[in-house]
Amino acid sequence: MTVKIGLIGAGGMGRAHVERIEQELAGARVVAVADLNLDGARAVAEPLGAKAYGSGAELIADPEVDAVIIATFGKVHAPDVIAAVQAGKYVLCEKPLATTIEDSIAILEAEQAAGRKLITVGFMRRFDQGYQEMRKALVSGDHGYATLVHCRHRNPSVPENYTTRNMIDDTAIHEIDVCRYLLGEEIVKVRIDTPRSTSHRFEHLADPLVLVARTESGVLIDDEVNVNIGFGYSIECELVMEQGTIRLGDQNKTVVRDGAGNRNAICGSHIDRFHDAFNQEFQQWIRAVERGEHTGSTAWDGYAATAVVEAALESLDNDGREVDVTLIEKPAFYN
Ligand SMILES: NC(=O)C1=CN([C@@H]2O[C@H](COP(=O)(O)OP(=O)(O)OC[C@H]3O[C@@H](n4cnc5c(N)ncnc54)[C@H](O)[C@@H]3O)[C@@H](O)[C@H]2O)C=CC1
Ligand SMILES: O=C1[C@@H](O)[C@H](O)[C@@H](O)[C@H](O)[C@H]1O
Repeated sequence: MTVKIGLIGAGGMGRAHVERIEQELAGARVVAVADLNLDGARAVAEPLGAKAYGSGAELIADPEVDAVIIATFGKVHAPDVIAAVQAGKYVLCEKPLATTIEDSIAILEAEQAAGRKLITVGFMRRFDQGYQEMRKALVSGDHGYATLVHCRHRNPSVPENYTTRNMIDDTAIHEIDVCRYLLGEEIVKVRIDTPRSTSHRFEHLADPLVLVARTESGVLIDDEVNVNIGFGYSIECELVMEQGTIRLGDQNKTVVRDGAGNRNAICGSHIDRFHDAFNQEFQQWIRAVERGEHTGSTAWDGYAATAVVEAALESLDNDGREVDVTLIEKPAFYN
């Protein structure tokens, strides 16, 4: 079977996902593209011989579309996710699942009403080999349990319309999810520390900042979010265990050794750094859709991440005071 995919949102990520489906992955083709900017949808659809729509609703209603990818802005994800689920279609929604608790809960309710897990959230780091090996090493128990997680999320630069809030809801949300994935538990408290800002930033940004979180069992997570670091796209993670540490490996597999020393190249963007993870995420999703099964992170993961983001934003608005993360009771559906 070839899974017939509809893409909503023909921007940077949407186009990158079309390219991987058409050129690198097996088992699917893109049959429809929707964007509020209809010309943008046409530009992506026409070379594929796909249909173009001006809204997600039209695309979801197209009977030829088996499954939906949503790559629009986070704050407009919810209506399309809910419509796809109500139409009984699998949906892979880019992070964040939603930007408010209310929207996230409406999504959880719609999926439970549909009676089966149809939603995957685009937390692609769960498919990165390095993070997967870290999790395996942690779960083995060989080094005892984790006490601390040190994370660094460094981007070369950001555009002027990117805000300090985006450092949390757009950027740190990846560590929020991947720490939940690694540790297998919820984050219960969070605060935002704001050190001296870099001069290499737009004036309105508090860059860098540090998100400090605590999990149910007391593991302390610190995440340095530093979005004008200049030299490249650099993601680091270290689990401090009772007896040893487990560290995410270097991004590149080749080391150059010469008169200048030992070095490896630094990636330039998330597309580059997580190329293999994105491909794994989408290939496994396509195979799962074929089998009629769910894969990857669930709508609950999307909701829990949004709840931590909301508490972190409250901390940011309140001089960095620690804020409790309050979750609804987890429905048995998501166990
Ligand atoms: N997993 C990752 O590492 C990354 C994920 N993302 C996520 O991907 C999503 C898209 O981001 P980008 O592609 O960078 O944004 P973008 O701005 O390049 O593209 C968004 C597109 O969605 C369209 N759009 C907006 N609202 C719409 C609606 N209601 N219906 C139909 N089309 C609509 C816009 O016209 C635009 O073409 C976001 O959720 C973002 O957080 C973005 C970058 C990396
Ligand atoms: O999701 C992403 C972007 O939206 C975000 O703006 C970047 O900071 C992240 O590194 C990238 O993975």
